[in-house]
Amino acid sequence: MEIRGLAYVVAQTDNLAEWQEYAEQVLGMMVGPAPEGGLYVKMDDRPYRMLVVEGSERRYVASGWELASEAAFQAALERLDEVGVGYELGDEARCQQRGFQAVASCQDPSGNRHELVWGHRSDLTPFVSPQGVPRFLTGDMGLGHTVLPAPRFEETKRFCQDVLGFELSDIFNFRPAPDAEPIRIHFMHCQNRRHHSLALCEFESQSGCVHIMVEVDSITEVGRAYDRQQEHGVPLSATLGEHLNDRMTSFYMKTPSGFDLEYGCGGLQVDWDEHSAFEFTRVSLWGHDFSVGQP
Ligand SMILES: Cc1ccc(O)c(O)c1CC[C@@H]1C(=O)CC[C@]2(C)C(=O)CC[C@@H]12
Ligand SMILES: [Fe+2]
Repeated sequence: MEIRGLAYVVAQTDNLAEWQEYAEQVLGMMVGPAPEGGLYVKMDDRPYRMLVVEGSERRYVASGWELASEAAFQAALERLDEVGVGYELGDEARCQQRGFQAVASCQDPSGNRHELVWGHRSDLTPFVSPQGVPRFLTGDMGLGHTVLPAPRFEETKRFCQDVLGFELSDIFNFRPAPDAEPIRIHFMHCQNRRHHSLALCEFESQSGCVHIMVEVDSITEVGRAYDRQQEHGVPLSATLGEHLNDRMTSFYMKTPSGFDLEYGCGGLQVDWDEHSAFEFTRVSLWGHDFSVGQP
């Protein structure tokens, strides 16, 4: 499958006004109404990169993966048929809300919802941040990355690689304590230079997502976002730090949908012909104290 990048994510909340304030005041993104209800959260010249819909539970709903063409989309559906994975084609209202020519929705073996889409619709309204964020790094690299729970790790990893076509970037065997059983976290890329667009974690997550990551173009903007997080009393999940594998300098905070958001800069842009997958043994070169987010 020729996935070009993470086109969008869908989140759910029982309080859209709270998400709007978080997106505008803390993330520095633009917010407007979505067709068929919900909020479009805009971070580049596309109409939206995060869709927030209303519902009783606060949770992550789906990841939107972009195929380059109608032919690539059809080939993707044929692949799903071939391996016997069921999917649902979006109706007119769904395509309208997602803003794509076609949407096919399926689930991986851990129950994460993946939407395959092609042909986004855009009037190229420029991104003008309410907080003066110059830009988010999106474009060919997609909106950022998403880290999903995969308690059925083996099958889910196989699904993401053999069906969705992701390739392994590198591996981390996380040990919560020195003598604890390692928890697998596998980082995967698709057809762009972002180090990973998807990572799978071998544990459950109440909200349906471990975190999503968005990237800005300077440490100044990460620092300014950190100030806004402090000012608005948003719960911090990890302190500032620099990851070993993708060299992202970032901090983590809660979103109103219960999963975390990593706000970073400086992520590697990889030439995959030059890359060799490896296992790394430390979360970060410095910082990223996740204990601040523990109850
Ligand atoms: C290890 C790593 C490298 C690059 C990333 O962009 C990235 O998000 C991570 C993984 C962070 C990972 C997490 O998100 C959930 C909490 C985890 C499992 C930890 O407690 C340590 C590593 C954490
Ligand atoms: Fe991350």
